[in-house]
Formats: sequence, structure tokens, C-alpha cells
Amino acid sequence: MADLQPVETALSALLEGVAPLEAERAAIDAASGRVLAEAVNARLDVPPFDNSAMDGYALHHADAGRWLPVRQRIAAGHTAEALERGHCARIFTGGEIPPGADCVVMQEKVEVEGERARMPKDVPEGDNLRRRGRDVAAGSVLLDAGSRLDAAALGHLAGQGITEVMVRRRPRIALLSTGDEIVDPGQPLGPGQIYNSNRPMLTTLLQRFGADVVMTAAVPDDAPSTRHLLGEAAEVADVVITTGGVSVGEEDHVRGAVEALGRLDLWRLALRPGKPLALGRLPGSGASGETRFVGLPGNPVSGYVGAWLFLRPLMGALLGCPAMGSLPALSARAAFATRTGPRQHYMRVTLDFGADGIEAHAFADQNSGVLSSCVGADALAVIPPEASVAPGDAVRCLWLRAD
Ligand SMILES: Nc1nc2c(c(=O)[nH]1)N[C@H]1C(S)=C(S)[C@@H](COP(=O)(O)OP(=O)(O)OC[C@H]3O[C@@H](n4cnc5c(N)ncnc54)[C@H](O)[C@@H]3O)O[C@H]1N2
Ligand code: MOO
Repeated sequence: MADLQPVETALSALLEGVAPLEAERAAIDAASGRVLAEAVNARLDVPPFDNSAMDGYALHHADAGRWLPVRQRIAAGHTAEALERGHCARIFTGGEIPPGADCVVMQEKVEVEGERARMPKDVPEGDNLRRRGRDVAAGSVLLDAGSRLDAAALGHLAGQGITEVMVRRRPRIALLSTGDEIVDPGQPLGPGQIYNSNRPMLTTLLQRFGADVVMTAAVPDDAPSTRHLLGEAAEVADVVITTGGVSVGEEDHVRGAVEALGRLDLWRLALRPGKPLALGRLPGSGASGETRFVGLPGNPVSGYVGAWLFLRPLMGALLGCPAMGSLPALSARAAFATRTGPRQHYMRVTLDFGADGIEAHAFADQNSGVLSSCVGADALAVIPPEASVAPGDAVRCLWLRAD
């Protein structure tokens, strides 16, 4: 297998032939973070009628500057009657504009005396009016297929009276932690053992990327157990993810097991951290009898970075969500110096948004075993292979605070 594949090559290989999962119905109260399987068209104009943007008085603009009798009181949720010229109506924010009125004056600008009110001069037509259909026109596309249902999108759906939408099924993930040394929190720690950081970290990221982790297992460092558990995982999941056991030592059984059961598409990337990352396919329950396999290196930082670079776009492809295909990128000034070798380095940085631009501060220890370099990281600064960076140089940063 060729040496050190570029990240972009690996990403194309991973996404090649991946189609969105089936659509299913979801109640909007339970659809937060889901992805629309089809476009939603507006049924209603929003707002559905001309209404007032202020508490005040509705009038015809030609009657500005005069004392006007106050004829009706229009609260939000109540209907308005026609307004004769030379009169005004008391109106409240959200109240329906009466036929005959074409503007609203806020009450702070009005002098009231008994049943009449004096309007200021020169009130423009349309002032403080929210016209029917200003936000949404009935029949227009409200949300495109592939939209992720965030707070604003859910509010927009509710504004149409919609209670259910068609969304993509959540990808089902099996997450296997390999290594005889790995112990779950809650168990006593023996000599040479460490607690499993990768499982909760990756479960959290996968849920954030819209997936369900349906199976987790600890895989001992032996070939038969690795094969057996990989085979079992491929039957229940759309994607099987392992951590550890993909490097070159004789205790690394994952690649061999993938080759024995299915096929290895790619191994060893020009990626730091994450060089031994492996991609492949297993026979299983996925589309056309194939389940995708992603073997993340065991070092927690390699898993963390690998999840953002590979698992997020893969979940995006399964969810039919183009926005998840790449991370938002921004340019920042490096507050650090570094040099890279043959691998592209994804340095964990915090970003300072100052008056004179954005500054990227790298965590001091960028070793792939140092998970504290991911805690509080805002972005990954991408340093190309064989490059050097001096303080003040522009660096491209991938924003990690995105959904
Ligand atoms: N001779 C070579 N050795 C190594 C190479 C190499 O090219 N030649 N590559 C190194 C690189 S780079 C990486 S990255 C690691 C990845 O190796 P594996 O994917 O086989 O991972 P393991 O050896 O199983 O584990 C690595 C490290 O991470 C710890 N680990 C594993 N799982 C977890 C977990 N769930 N939670 C917390 N920590 C975990 C594990 O104990 C090891 O310390 O290989 C290098 N070696
Ligand atoms: O590629 Mo490894 O994650 O550098 O240590």
C-alpha cells in the first residue's frame, strides 16, 4: 500500500459511494439537530396579515400632524374593523392593521387627551408596519433538503404550524475500543492500564454530528476476538469505528481483521496526529451489504482530530447534509512558531478575536497523547507538510465550535 496518503485523498476515498440514509418522520419537538430529507415549502404567509411593530396608534399617513378621535382598540389576537379617514385606532404590537390605516405612530410620540390623540407631523406611509408575507411568502421554499434543524430552523417550521417533518435516519455507529490496557471508568486500574478516554469523547462527538452510538465494546489485543467483534459490529451498524491497534506492532490486529473480513481501502496518512488511520469496508448491514470501517489511532488526540476531519464529513454524507462536508475555515495570525515534516499538522489552538484581527495560540504540548491540548481548543491550525511558520504568519484555522 502506497506511503502516507494526503488527507484529501483519504477523505475522497472515505466518502466515495456513500449515499444518504432512509428518510423517516419526526415530530418537530424531537427533531433538534436532525437533517431534513426533503425541502419544506411554506404553507402560510408570515406574518399572515399586516400588523403593528409598535404599541401606538394606527392612522392614514395623510392625517399626520392632527388631533384625531380614537375609534377602536386593537390588541394582538383580535380582529380590526375598517378605519375611517380622520380617525385613529389604539393598537398594540402584533395587532392587525385596520383596513384604511397605512402607518403606526409609537405611543411615546403621541399626546393623548380623553378620547382623542395628536399625531406627530410627517409620518411616512408604511411606518411601523409589518406587511403580510414580509418574512415568508406562502409557496416559497422555507428550508432546503439537507438543512440541519437548529433553533432558528425549528422556529421557522413552527411559524408555519408544522408539527412533523421528514428527516434522515441517524447513522448507527459501533464504537470498539481496542487494547488490553484499556479500562472503563468505574473499574479499578491495574498496573500498566489506563482509563478509556476515547469512548466518551468519540460518543459525544458522534452524537453532536447527528449519529447514534448503538454498540460499544472493549476488544482485547488478539486476532480472533478482533475479527469476531468487528464482524458483529458490522451487522448492527452503518459505520464501524475502532480506536487503537492500527499501527505496526504485533499487538495491532485491526488491519489484519479488516482485510480478513472485508477490504482495507487506505492506510497511513500524511496527517499529524493520526498517521496510522485506516479506512475500509466490512460485509454487513450497511448499504449494498457493506459497512464502512474507520480505524482511528489509539492516541486520544489522533481520535479527536480524526473525528473532526473524517467522521463529521462521513456523518454529513450519510445524513445528506452538505454543510457538514467541511469545517468552516478562517485565517488567523500565528502567535507561535513551528516546522512540519512530511505530514500536514493539525495543531490545536485557541483563538483571540481582537480589534486588530484574530490571533491563534497553540497549546504548548502538541503530542498526540496529550488530550489536554484539545480541551478548550477553538480550532485546528492547518500547517502544510514541509512548511515553517513564524509568529505573525497567517495560518488557516478550522473552526471546531461548529455543529
Ligand atoms: N514503530 C512504530 N510505532 C508507532 C508508529 C509507527 O509509525 N511506527 N506510529 C505511532 C503513531 S503516529 C501512532 S498515532 C500510534 C497509534 O497506534 P495504534 O493506533 O496502534 O494505537 P495503540 O498502540 O493501540 O494506542 C496508542 C496509544 O493510545 C492509547 N490508547 C489507546 N486506546 C485508548 C483509549 N480508548 N483511551 C485512552 N488511550 C488510549 C494507548 O494506550 C497507547 O498509548 O502508534 C505509534 N507507534
Ligand atoms: O499520528 Mo500519531 O497520532 O502522530 O501520534
